[in-house]
Amino acid sequence: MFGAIKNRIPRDAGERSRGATRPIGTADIRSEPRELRVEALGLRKTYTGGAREIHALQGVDLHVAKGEFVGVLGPNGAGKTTLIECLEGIRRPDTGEVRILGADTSDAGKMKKIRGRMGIALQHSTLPPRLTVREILTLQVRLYASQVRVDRMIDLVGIGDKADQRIEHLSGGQQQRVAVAMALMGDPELMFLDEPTSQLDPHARLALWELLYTQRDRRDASVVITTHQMEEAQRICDRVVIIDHGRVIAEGRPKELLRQHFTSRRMNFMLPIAAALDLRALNARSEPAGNGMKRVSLQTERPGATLVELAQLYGDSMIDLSVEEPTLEELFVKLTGTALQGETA
Ligand SMILES: Nc1ncnc2c1ncn2[C@@H]1O[C@H](COP(=O)(O)OP(=O)(O)OP(=O)(O)O)[C@@H](O)[C@H]1O
Repeated sequence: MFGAIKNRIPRDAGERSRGATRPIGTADIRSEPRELRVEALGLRKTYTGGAREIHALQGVDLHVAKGEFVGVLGPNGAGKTTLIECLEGIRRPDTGEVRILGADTSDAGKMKKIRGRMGIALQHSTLPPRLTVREILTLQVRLYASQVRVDRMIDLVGIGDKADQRIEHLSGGQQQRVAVAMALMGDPELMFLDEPTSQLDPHARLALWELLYTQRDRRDASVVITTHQMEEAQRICDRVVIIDHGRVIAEGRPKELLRQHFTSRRMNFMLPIAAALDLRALNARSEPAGNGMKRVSLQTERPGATLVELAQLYGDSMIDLSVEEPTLEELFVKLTGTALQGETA
């Protein structure tokens, strides 16, 4: 696991967000009072050379403010890696502009100047297999002329016992931690992390988010991550940008997005089989649940009022009441008609 860090992750990070939900646009950028660390407009990228052209990005706009934690979500092949690589400046879009930390990513001179202020963890680890963890991070410290201590960082990412192991002898998850450590070595103001938790166990994931929150709080760092893990993003990101087939299909704070798209809530509870129930009036369905009980499920636009009504009708006999909150996963299905697990064609 990552080093011991106090658990501070809020149940819904969007609650304490400094992020906004308005869509990007040139006018918005100009009138935006907060410092923008990432400004991308009209990004298009088409891969050619194979049997067919692949339109990986089809006009994506994205902005990230100082201190904001933004999650780029979408299914396999949606264009997340292409997008984050364009934002990092390591891939050129066919059209569109990207500015990070005020530098145009097509300007090599300006990019060189800001390199030390950003940290990148690529999706597919390209770490030199024969170097040890300590050697790689020491190299990184020199490159960034950083004050961060190598041993402390190795401990923070929870691989203190692997410091003198070669990369080739580490598991996928351990290599992922080294990649994150490399991104943090320069004490960055802006971090790009492509699927940083895909090979981590739940405990290590939590510790990684803690580490990123610490960096955010200490440096007002902005963080851009890509992930398939909608549930995780819902909890940890100030703002999510959901992409599909190279287009942004939804953007905003998780809670606000869900509020906008889902006006009703599902309520579930159990009643004795014998209890009279007007299914149509309640917009409910029921099924036997064993032990003389039936499971009732209903959809309501007014959960508070419905709860009062139910308490009046069945107060004595109703048990196991729960109200389901909608999820980003459900939002994705609603917007695209497909489950997130499916590949983008
Ligand atoms: N170098 C490349 N050459 C040709 N096609 C590519 C290249 N890189 C990506 N693609 C294609 O572009 C599309 C978007 O790929 P990308 O890796 O950006 O998606 P992704 O959302 O990051 O997917 P995943 O979640 O699987 O990592 C996919 O159809 C992919 O096959």
